[in-house]
Amino acid sequence: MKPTNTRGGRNFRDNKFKGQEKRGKTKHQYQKKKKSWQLIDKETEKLRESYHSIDVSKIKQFTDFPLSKKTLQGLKLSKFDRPTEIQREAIGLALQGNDILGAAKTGSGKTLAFLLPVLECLYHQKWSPMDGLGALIISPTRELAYQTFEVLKRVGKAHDFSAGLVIGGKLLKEESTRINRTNIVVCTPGRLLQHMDETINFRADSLQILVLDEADRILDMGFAKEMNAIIENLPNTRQTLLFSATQTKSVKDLARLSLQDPVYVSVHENSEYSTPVQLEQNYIVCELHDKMNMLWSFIKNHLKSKVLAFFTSCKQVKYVYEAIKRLRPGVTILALHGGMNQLKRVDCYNQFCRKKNAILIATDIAARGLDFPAVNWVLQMDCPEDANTYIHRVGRTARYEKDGESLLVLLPSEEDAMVQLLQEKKIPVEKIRVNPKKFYNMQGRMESNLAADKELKASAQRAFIGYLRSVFLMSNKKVFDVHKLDTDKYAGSLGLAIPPRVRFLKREEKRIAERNEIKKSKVKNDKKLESVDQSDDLGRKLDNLKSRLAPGSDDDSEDNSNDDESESENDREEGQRESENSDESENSDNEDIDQVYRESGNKKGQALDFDIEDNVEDLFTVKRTVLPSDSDSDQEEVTLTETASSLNGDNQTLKKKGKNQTKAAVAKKLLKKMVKVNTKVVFDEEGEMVRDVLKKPQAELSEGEEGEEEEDRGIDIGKAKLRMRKEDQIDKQLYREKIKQKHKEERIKKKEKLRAQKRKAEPEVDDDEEVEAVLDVRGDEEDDDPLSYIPDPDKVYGPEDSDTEQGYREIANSSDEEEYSPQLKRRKLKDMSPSNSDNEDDDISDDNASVSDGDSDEEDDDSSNEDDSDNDDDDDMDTEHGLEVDEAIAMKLLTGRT
Ligand SMILES: Nc1ncnc2c1ncn2[C@@H]1O[C@H](COP(=O)(O)OP(=O)(O)OP(=O)(O)O)[C@@H](O)[C@H]1O
Repeated sequence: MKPTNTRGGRNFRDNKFKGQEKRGKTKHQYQKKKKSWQLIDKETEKLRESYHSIDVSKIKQFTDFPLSKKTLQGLKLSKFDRPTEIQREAIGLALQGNDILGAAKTGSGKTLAFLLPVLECLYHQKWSPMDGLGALIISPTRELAYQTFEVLKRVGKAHDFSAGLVIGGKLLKEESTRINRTNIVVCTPGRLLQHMDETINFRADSLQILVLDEADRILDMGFAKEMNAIIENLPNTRQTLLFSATQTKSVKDLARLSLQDPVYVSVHENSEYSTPVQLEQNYIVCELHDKMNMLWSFIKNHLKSKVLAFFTSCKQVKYVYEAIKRLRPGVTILALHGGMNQLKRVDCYNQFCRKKNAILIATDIAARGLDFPAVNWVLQMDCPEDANTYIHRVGRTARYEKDGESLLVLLPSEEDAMVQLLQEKKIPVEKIRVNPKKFYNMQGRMESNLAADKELKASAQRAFIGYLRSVFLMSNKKVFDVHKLDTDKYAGSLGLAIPPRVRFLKREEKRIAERNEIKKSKVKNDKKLESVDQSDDLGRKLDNLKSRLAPGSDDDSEDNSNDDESESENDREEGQRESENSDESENSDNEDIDQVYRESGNKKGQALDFDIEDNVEDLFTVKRTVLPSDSDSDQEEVTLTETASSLNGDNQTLKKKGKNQTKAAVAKKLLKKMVKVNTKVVFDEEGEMVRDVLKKPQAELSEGEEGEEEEDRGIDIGKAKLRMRKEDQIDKQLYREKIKQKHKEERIKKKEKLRAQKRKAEPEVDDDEEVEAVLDVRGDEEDDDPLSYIPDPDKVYGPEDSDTEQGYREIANSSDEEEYSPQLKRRKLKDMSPSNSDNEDDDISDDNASVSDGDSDEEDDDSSNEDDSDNDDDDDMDTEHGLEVDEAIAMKLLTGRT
């Protein structure tokens, strides 16, 4: 198997441009090729003869199938020896040329069941790059297409076909030059259709075999438009293979594909369960506001596992990923959703494949077909749309003879209906309870993270709306009822102190109610329609909307030409949830038409200030920051729009109902509410927070710089207090250490005195022994020193002068206010130093000088050298009183001085 650009390109050029002198060589090559074709003819003839005598019961190895040597070679290289059940059943039938509807449990090897017939089909036709497109494999997501392409490359390695991966997120132009020479195209529907529409030389009329992987998904409403258009471009004479763990049998769907007497191959139809037997499935019931804590507790209890956690919407995945990552759970966190660019998606996919322990937070784009190795757990944080989605999600674990576990998190309002759905689908799922001892609450931490990071807060708000909208849009209202959700508590659980306004809900409800009314009185409605036609303005708006809704409209083609990167294209292409944007926009547009009708009915002949664009926007855009008014004007609301949330921004559009507000007034309000403004957080490609290179981290700032920085962005009292408290702790530690040191020295001196007295009494004692004894005592003391972990004060503040100790005593007696002012303390210390100079910088340089001049006697005498417990100064200070008496005297002296 060769990528299109190399093999195909070379052959094409060889034939066209080679000079006269090379013709002989070309002829020779042709004869060689002819010979090999004759050999292939013989081989294929023999193989074809044995197709009709395939006995499935006798097939134990792949070699038992009448497969070409090249295919068997590829299988051997990929270490596939024995076919799985679906492969045994389906391959023979497909080789015989049947259309197949293949159904088998997740992870049972359906990919090879269609790839081998594809390779054999083209091999038997002696397909070459010059023949163009021979096989088309369509997958619902880019990741699945990528994965299938990788398997194809491995098992088709010995073949000479050209193959190409045609998915969004790559350069269309580059693909266009190669696609016409590609024999096997693995693609997603949106991108394929784009080539069919825009690539001039792309032809599919000689297609031999079409494969729809995850057929039910590809044929459902999400891809209906693309698939109908694609199928129109394909010849009817092709062979068609459809595979899925939840195979569609819908006659309507299959009629669109014009299948010819399809054979239904369902190897697990009669099995007791529709999910793998080695999969252990449980569910818990959990309140919506406990979900984040649930996830956190799960992660903390499964740090050594590979976990795939599903959420409903992209926005939730984005937020949960960011929020969890910042809490540093102690395991790799990854995210996969349709809003990511292609490179990141592939990178995330590969990373999760490689990792032994990791948590992948994903939308349903990871639900189907993906073969991540050795996933231990599938966690469904949000209830799946239906039982089929459940089957595909849990199918990411317990694949091909491996074990796995799954946990479904249900809300009390979802439990009964969902469990019933699962039972009907033969899914064995057991209810379990959370162990309260292992349930951790991290809401407070999330709240403080959100308070410190405006972007994270905005992300939480989007996640909040995203979830509610997805629940609202679910078709099964028995399971999903948005009105049963406690949205305030849910917002709190995401770390949001103020729940964002959910305006779309009210508006949608209103619209639905109004639409129902309209349906009731059909005659009245017709009159409204007439009046719509009469209104020029409305007519224009209607035309606009209609043209946007019409398939193949300008807007559509614009989307398509946008190199598959537009969100709606992404969303159509990805899993069910993520196709919502396009579906939603269609819905919303329909709603808008309804509303235009309604408005026209209500305000006959009047000019309407109803703005369609605005309305569409409103439904899908969350106003980021909604600040409730303060106590004196409870009825008023200040809304900062997304672009205007920064008080420094020039484009501020601060709105206040009633009267205009000055910036100062708004700023005051924000300060009152402790809202932090103007904090810019930049993230790198990996999603890591990047420190502003121009700003030093707090620890590196000198006093002056710190002040400057605070001046720049206003005083952050909270931070300042925290910093002061930290410094105060260091001061206290240093003081304690000094006292400890003093006590130690006191004890040593006492012991020495005792020994000296003993020596006088017993002069024959050996001197060496005495020194040893002293050393022993000191060694023990040092080992037991409980403060040995305390940082070297010289490293924290720089070396201190000899009066430091006195300074600390004074600080110990100072007022509370002084206690919280380490800078003040330090200044006092310096003032009290005999070597004090007016210039602080001089002090610093003096200190440095004494450090560098390590050999000087002066330094030896320096009492700040704390390692030197035997220094002379201390001896001088010995008053021969007890320590407590000494301290009392010192205190008296100090108090007298101040
Ligand atoms: N004959 C085989 N021998 C050994 N391993 C196999 C064989 N066939 C498939 N596998 C392995 O089984 C795993 C699942 O295969 P595959 O992805 O084709 O399953 P699937 O049925 O398509 O699953 P899903 O329904 O989730 O898409 C893969 O890791 C694949 O390498």
